[in-house]
Amino acid sequence: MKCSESNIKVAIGGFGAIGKRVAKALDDGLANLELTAVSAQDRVKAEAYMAANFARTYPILPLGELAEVADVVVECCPADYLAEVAAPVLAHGKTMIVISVGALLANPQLTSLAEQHGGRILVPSGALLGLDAVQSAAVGAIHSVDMVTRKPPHGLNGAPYLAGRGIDVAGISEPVKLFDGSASEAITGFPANLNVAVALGLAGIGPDRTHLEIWADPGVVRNTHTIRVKSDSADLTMTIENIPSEDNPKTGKITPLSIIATLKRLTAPLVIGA
Ligand SMILES: NC(=O)C1=CN([C@@H]2O[C@H](COP(=O)(O)OP(=O)(O)OC[C@H]3O[C@@H](n4cnc5c(N)ncnc54)[C@H](O)[C@@H]3O)[C@@H](O)[C@H]2O)C=CC1
Ligand SMILES: O=C([O-])CC(=O)C(=O)O
Repeated sequence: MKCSESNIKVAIGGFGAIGKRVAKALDDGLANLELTAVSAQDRVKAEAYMAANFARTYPILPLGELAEVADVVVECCPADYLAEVAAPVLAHGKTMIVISVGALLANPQLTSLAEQHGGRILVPSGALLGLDAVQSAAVGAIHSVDMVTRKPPHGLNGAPYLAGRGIDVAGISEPVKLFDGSASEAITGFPANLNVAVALGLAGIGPDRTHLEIWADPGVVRNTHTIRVKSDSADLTMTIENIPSEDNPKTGKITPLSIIATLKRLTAPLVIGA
């Protein structure tokens, strides 16, 4: 794509299902945005992937160095690394796009850093829907937010909540309710599976007051989230059924697309949504 001094420089922290898709969109060309670097755990694999799939290759830097080469850094790595990538970006007053949004709850210092230095944290809708309407309703009074999540049993593999309780959902033949509680409790037990519940909480009445049920359901092939909101301006009922991405079946295909849409909003002359 055309590079110029006025382009917004974008770096991507994490080169998995989400990072590769976002990088590909930037490599193909997004108006006034320029990819300057990526972070990857396996440099050799990442270089081979870029050589085979991209028009250009890009520098591969450690997470903590992305802030030096970008105005906007997109986090799409495991949640444990959020602070490593985000702190230098925010300390330089730059913009962080955060997809492991659940990890913001364990890292409140990041929001403080953004406040102190004029940085910004943008949280895309990710694998969820309706965050625009929930934020609008939250300007008035929201009475309740409830979400029911159904996932194919294999989509919950590796969740500490299951391992800690010795729960094995691999062979179930009927839906099983695994969790009933708040979004903030859920993210500690399902850190790679329920970022969406925290995003909903932050958009609305907070993760502590956002009620969530999680079901392992052998009858679904898509991660399915149904949200019900009651408020003094509107009642909302919304469902999303996410097609799993090929690279990581836990991650809905729409997730990187929501990041690309967020990047486009940075420079678009016409911006839709609250
Ligand atoms: N907000 C939302 O709606 C959603 C959020 N997510 C979250 O997004 C994040 C990324 O998801 P995916 O791309 O599907 O995961 P993934 O596992 O496919 O990719 C993560 C990549 O980060 C790399 N990585 C690990 N440690 C690293 C390090 N120290 N430096 C550089 N790279 C490193 C891994 O090698 C891997 O390639 C996860 O935290 C996931 O839970 C996923 C789906 C929806
Ligand atoms: O794809 C989904 O259903 C949601 C997800 O993984 C997450 O929130 O981390």
